[in-house]
Amino acid sequence: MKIKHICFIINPASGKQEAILLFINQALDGMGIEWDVYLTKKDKSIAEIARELIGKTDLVAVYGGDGCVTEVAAALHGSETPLAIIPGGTANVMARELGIPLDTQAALAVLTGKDYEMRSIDMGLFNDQPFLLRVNIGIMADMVLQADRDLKNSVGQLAYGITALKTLALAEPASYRLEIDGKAFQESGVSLTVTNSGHIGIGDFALQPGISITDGLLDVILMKDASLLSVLKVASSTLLQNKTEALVHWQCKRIVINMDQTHSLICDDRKETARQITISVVPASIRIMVPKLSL
Ligand SMILES: Nc1ncnc2c1ncn2[C@@H]1O[C@H](COP(=O)(O)OP(=O)(O)OP(=O)(O)O)[C@@H](O)[C@H]1O
Repeated sequence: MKIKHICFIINPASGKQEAILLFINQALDGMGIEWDVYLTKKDKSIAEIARELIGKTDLVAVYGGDGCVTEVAAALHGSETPLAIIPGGTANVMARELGIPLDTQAALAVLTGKDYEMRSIDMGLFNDQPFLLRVNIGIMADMVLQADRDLKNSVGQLAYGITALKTLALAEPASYRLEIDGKAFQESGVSLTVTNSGHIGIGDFALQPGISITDGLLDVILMKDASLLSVLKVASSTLLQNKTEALVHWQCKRIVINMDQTHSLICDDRKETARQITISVVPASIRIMVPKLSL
């Protein structure tokens, strides 16, 4: 399908500082593509605007970090209106996952070129709310919760490393009653992640090998303890992309998590609190524009 109209949703405060409107204007000049721009606002959801765009444009293109991308994806979930990602954030996990160029002008060139395809990507439901990337409980959630905007603006991705060191030092295991595709498990751990996407936003590294955003499955990863040895094992398995006994890894379509008390957690970029959660996968529930052969 020829793209004739694009709606850009731009976070003017995201990680990169560059002349995005100039880049868009240059990329689309003479291409016969009409375009409109919507700006995000601090602490205000863009979901309603994104939902109103369904069926009214050929493509919704988000320039921002994973916070904006996941919010717009959740709004478009289940529709035929495709999403494009122009990575403008700090970690850009989703762009890395999908092989979308991290350079802004190169990502815009995907929109205007011929070498793209619309890939159908899985999403998850967290207690019926759609999410794109993952749900984190425990130290991974604390790390994201503490890496605030000011820290990310001043030191970029190092913000996550700094807060990781702080949260590891304070890590206490929690107990989890899990029901994974109907099978019961009693576990304890310092971090529980239910993920749709493998990438962690650092280079091309994935959390664990074998995680796919198009396999119709969620990956559940439990880190049992935060001892120095376990942390080193996890770091080395991420670097070498092999399995480690420091992590327990399941794949499933649905998981119910029961906790002894209410916990803070992160679902994509949203902060939540919960004691019982049901998470399920919705296979092929959003179409994303990607460079050909990127998955
Ligand atoms: N106009 C704005 N001014 C200030 N902050 C904004 C504005 N629009 C959105 N935000 C804030 O930006 C955050 C989302 O940022 P986004 O995910 O795009 O980038 P990021 O944080 O750099 O990326 P990453 O998640 O990859 O680290 C939200 O906290 C939102 O409130």
